[in-house]
Amino acid sequence: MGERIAVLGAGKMGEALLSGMLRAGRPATDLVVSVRRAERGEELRERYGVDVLPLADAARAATTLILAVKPQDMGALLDELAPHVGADRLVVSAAAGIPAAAIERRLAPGVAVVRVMSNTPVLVDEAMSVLSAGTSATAEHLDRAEELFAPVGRTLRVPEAQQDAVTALSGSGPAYFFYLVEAMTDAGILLGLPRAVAHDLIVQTAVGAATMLRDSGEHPVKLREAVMSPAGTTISAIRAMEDHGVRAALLAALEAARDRSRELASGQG
Ligand SMILES: NC(=O)C1=CN([C@@H]2O[C@H](COP(=O)(O)OP(=O)(O)OC[C@H]3O[C@@H](n4cnc5c(N)ncnc54)[C@H](O)[C@@H]3O)[C@@H](O)[C@H]2O)C=CC1
Ligand SMILES: O=C(O)[C@@H]1CCC=N1
Repeated sequence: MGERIAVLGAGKMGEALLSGMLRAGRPATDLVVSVRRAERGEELRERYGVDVLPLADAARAATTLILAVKPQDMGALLDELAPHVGADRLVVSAAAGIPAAAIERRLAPGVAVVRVMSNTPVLVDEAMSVLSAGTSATAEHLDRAEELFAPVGRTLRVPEAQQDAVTALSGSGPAYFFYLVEAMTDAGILLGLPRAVAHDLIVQTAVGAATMLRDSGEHPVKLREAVMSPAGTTISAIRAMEDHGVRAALLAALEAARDRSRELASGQG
């Protein structure tokens, strides 16, 4: 059997991965999807030309299974899936919080599990996808899992113990930047700019700053220092941020996200 990939659960992440694999040149005939609602299945079949199959059939048809359901739905998915997953399958979990061992326990002994934390920039081929091997996954399994994510952005391997922190940083990270853009656009309104102008200024500034961060190789402090003139505007803003505890708020926020990822380990709540 050639490499056929099943995406089990095709919501935001599942569909983003599916579209990314197709953009990367994988033929639609190599991809299978399983969803809960028939209309959603029809939509995906029409949009991408992929096969939409019941869970058991998808699991039997594919060599690699990508689990892209919410952590809270993972238990039910694995219960339904387990009888159809042979020991030769590679299972790639995209779920936050769920340890690879929790998935291994519910599947046949020896099934290879790789845990991946990606993020929504999959949609624009700028994802950060971070992989960890479960106990039965070999280097070859990690390579295979990495090949799925490499075309849609950067990949990195970490020990699984770091995955809750990774989830807090890069998994949830896009939302923090969107939130900042929203808040800075509001600030533009406060300063009297039309919303559309404020939005465009902030988005282009975010793109410019992100590109400098990625391409210059400079430390962010150096980049910030180059913006801050003595007794100028920027240091006035930075002092206000320090007064309002923005740095402390970020430390607390990411700690909260990490803790929530740990709580999701049980797949409940
Ligand atoms: N949205 C994000 O930014 C990120 C999400 N993740 C993880 O990806 C996973 C999916 O998240 P989203 O796509 O945001 O959620 P979502 O709610 O958009 O998608 C989940 C999909 O799974 C389907 N589903 C549930 N049980 C199913 C079953 N038994 N069989 C078939 N389909 C089933 C649901 O109908 C839904 O369409 C989660 O575990 C989340 O932690 C990871 C990184 C980023
Ligand atoms: O908010 C969440 O739980 C998921 C995991 C990382 C990003 N979104």
